[in-house]
Amino acid sequence: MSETLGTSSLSVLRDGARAVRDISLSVAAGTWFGLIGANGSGKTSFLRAVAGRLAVEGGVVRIDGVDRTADRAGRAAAIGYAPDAAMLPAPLTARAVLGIVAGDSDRALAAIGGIADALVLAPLLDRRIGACSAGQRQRIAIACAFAAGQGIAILDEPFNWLDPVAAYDLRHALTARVAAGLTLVTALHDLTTLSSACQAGALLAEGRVALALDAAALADARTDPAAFEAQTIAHLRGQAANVSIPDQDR
Ligand SMILES: Nc1ncnc2c1ncn2[C@@H]1O[C@H](COP(=O)(O)OP(=O)(O)OP(=O)(O)O)[C@@H](O)[C@H]1O
Repeated sequence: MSETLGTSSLSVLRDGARAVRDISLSVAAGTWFGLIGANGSGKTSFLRAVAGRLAVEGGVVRIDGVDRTADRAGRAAAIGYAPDAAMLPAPLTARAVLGIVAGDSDRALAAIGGIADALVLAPLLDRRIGACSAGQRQRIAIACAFAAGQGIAILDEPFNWLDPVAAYDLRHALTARVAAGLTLVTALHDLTTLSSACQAGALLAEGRVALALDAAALADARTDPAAFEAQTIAHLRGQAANVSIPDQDR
């Protein structure tokens, strides 16, 4: 399967400290790639840098096989990205925000399509974001990633704050969108979604890929979810026990 999104030796600084170190990943076209890892392991920093929302320190970001590292604005335009729900502008309505993202709110809603139903977006559209709950803001933030209709979307922990029905419906809507050709990358803290919905993934630790999860590994995980959970938790505990930040990376 051809690569849609890829990185080679990507590194990212946060406040002068190296948060992402030498990450090389390849995401195949029309697949869902899941990133897991401990809090602070670099998932958000990696995803934001790939999506052009954060500067890259070194390495390469490719889209459709083309080196787009120097074209941060181009990456931001090519990749749908859900903003931090807490940073959505409180005085605006969801409809206004989606209109800003896509240039036109009707076009935005057409592009979001069935994902709007999973998010039960309609009752939120004309409410001030400042009057929405945390989960409702999260629904609006996720919708933003689809409003401009890109073929690549990056979602950072999309299931945070969602109630069980919304999480279930969103997982199915994302799976359907991937089956229709979307290339999706998400950070996840939920091993069930990783094993049941993703075609590939990786476990990050201290800003590096500690474990690559290919299609065969995730197929095994689906066969024996309890064993996958036990192995992954053990891996994460092992990584957490080994955490150290060398002075030269500060
Ligand atoms: N705004 C920031 N300013 C400075 N350092 C930051 C900032 N955000 C994150 N970091 C640092 O970058 C490193 C990676 O953090 P990052 O947010 O990428 O991790 P994460 O894996 O997404 O964590 P979580 O699971 O908690 O969301 C951490 O050491 C963190 O302290």
